[in-house]
Amino acid sequence: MTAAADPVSGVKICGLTEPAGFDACVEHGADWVGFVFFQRSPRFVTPAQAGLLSARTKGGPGRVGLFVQPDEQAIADTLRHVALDVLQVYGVDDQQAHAIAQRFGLPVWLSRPVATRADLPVTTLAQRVLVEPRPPASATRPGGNAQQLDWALLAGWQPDFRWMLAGGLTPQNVATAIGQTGAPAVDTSSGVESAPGIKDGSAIAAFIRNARAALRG
Ligand SMILES: O=C(O)c1ccccc1N[C@@H]1O[C@H](COP(=O)(O)O)[C@@H](O)[C@H]1O
Repeated sequence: MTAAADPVSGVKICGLTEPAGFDACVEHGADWVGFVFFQRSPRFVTPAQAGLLSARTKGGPGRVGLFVQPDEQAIADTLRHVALDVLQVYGVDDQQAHAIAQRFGLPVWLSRPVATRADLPVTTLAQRVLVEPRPPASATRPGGNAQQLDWALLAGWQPDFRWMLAGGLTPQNVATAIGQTGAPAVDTSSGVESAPGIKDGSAIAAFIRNARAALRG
């Protein structure tokens, strides 16, 4: 992926598992689609399944692979089945994110769980920071929980690195979220589903439409 293909601003739909959802993202012009390589997620896909989905079209959205506490071998094995443009990582620190980007020559988006304003990063070695709510201790996964961040925590936060807002975003609230936080890019998963792991094409269309209008501001 070139710098131009990893734009500062855009809309990501995460957790694609089936052709109809993937095709809706292509049709409605998502900037990125995400594949979840985390087995404890209802959106888990194998690398081979992601490869088949991705092959449904040439070009289109950037392909983002989501990994939780990955070792480099797992990423390398995945890349044998599906060409990813971005690696989205959870449970690693800034130095590890940097090492992964160097090893694979791909942009790395680093998830930073936020519960208080003190959790907002001031620097990063990653190519982008994903600002998400800190999940409750009882959660079985670090994201994809339809949990909304307290957007007021981000008031006046203007980092000099790329970032993206995620967590509980829906077609109904995404414009307000962008307006309140100034997010240049947004990501959703649960908010455009008809059931866990199954995307709703009309919700995807509405999310992208509403997010784009707000990003244009
Ligand atoms: O979607 C998942 O199942 C998932 C699993 C493990 C880590 C992250 C996951 N999803 C990411 O979480 C955020 C917010 O999701 P939601 O909109 O609140 O459902 C998003 O970045 C997904 O990419």
